[in-house]
Amino acid sequence: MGKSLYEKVFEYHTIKQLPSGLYQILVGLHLIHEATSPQAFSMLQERNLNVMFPDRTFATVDHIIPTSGCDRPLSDPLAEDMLVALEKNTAEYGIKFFSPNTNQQGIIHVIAPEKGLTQPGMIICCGDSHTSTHGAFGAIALGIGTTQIRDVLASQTLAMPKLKVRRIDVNGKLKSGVYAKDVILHIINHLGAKAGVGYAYEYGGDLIDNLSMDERMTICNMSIEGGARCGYINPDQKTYDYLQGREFAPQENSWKQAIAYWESIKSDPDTYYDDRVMFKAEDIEPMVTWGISSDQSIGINETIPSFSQFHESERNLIAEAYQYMSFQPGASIKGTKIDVAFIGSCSNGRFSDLETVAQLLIQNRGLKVSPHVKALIVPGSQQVRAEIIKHGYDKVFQDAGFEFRESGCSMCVGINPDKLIGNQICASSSTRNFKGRQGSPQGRTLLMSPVMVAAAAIAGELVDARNFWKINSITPALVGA
Ligand SMILES: CC(C)[C@H](C(=O)O)[C@@H](O)C(=O)O
Ligand code: SF4
Repeated sequence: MGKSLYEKVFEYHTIKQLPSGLYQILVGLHLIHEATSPQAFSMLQERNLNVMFPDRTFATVDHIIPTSGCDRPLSDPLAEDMLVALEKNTAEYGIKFFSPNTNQQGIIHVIAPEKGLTQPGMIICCGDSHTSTHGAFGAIALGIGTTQIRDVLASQTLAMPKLKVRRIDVNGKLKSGVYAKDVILHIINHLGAKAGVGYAYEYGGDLIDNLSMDERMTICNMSIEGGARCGYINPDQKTYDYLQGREFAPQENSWKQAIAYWESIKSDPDTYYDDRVMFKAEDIEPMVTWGISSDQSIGINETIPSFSQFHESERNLIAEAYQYMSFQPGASIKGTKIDVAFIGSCSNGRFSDLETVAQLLIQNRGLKVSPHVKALIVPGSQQVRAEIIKHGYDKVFQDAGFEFRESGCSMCVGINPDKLIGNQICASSSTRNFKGRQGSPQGRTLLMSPVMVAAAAIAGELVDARNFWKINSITPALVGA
């Protein structure tokens, strides 16, 4: 029996099995941000420990940063403290910090691939659950907690159990107007938000092979929302083409050697998987979450599911979801009035996501954000922002009534000034629809693709984006091309 990429990479990086039964794993790349690292550094200092490999550790500020400009001190004193701590810690230990002044800042999961830091066959860690994004490159990318950040800073190693591997195949062609975000929401809806516990998800099949790197990142990004510890896609020529020439990617002399390693860690054709599931791309519709968990989603033309459709064990959460969202079972999701529209996040804040929306707005010139909707477009990094401006798309967004902001996590998470108010409903391209996620304890989040968010922003309510744009020549193949 052959081995999966997960098994090979895990074995290459295992130092030893610990008495606890866990394995001590060597970490190749450690990413840090302001929200989860300050306490880890304090723990390091209490023990008088040093950072073992500062040149394998990279930092940015993303969660707390205001997207209307970064005047210091930040108006929120807690946010300012976090930023000061990150500045101090990175300076003291000699860690590279992509601060807003460098024009290289952004959401950590957007900038690391952009800079070629994320590479196949690596163990990548970050004190952030959406670290799974980096799996798109064939890396084993793990979100870790604060004590583990301390461990990785001090020893460049991590203690973890060996995971099972579930192979998820998606074959066929997506219908026009269906995107990577819909694919992953569909997968999570079918398998459940907790189905991945104890698993690494390996995505494959011809649909996945045909996706761009940006789209693959959207898929892997949400693995954690399906309960998986990480998600990955075997590297291929597309992966190598994306990486070649990027600042931290292997350069000329070592490039060939790197490719040989990357090819060697791919899952073998006769790999044994602990579980296998298959999906047909043609079955996937533009998806919208209607509840408070990532698996509570439906196709845009479907109705809110009734109580009886769920297993008894799920019914408490379902009742809670109806109540929190004020949705009635049997009601149509289409036509739901929205107050806010948010396009961005590490799930869908990359250049191709924003470009797709810009292209639709250009083709459908004259359409404007509905007067009762506040609509934000937030690039995932300063580099994405610069690219958007270079193409003149910032003007396109602004002319259509969208606010085009500075990069950051923004409204994906309510710990910066971009927050919902009261029980506002937000059409959002972000990662989570938990209660209170977007900064208001009663705020309501409906997750969907950026194209669906843009259509909702203009219509003022949820629509099937496929029939909304008068001219729609954007096909999934163009996204990220
Ligand atoms: C703040 C951080 C720890 C958190 C995470 O772990 O994912 C955030 O990024 C999120 O998306 O909820
Ligand atoms: S964009 Fe959202 S999901 Fe991604 S790291 Fe920031 S808060 Fe977490």
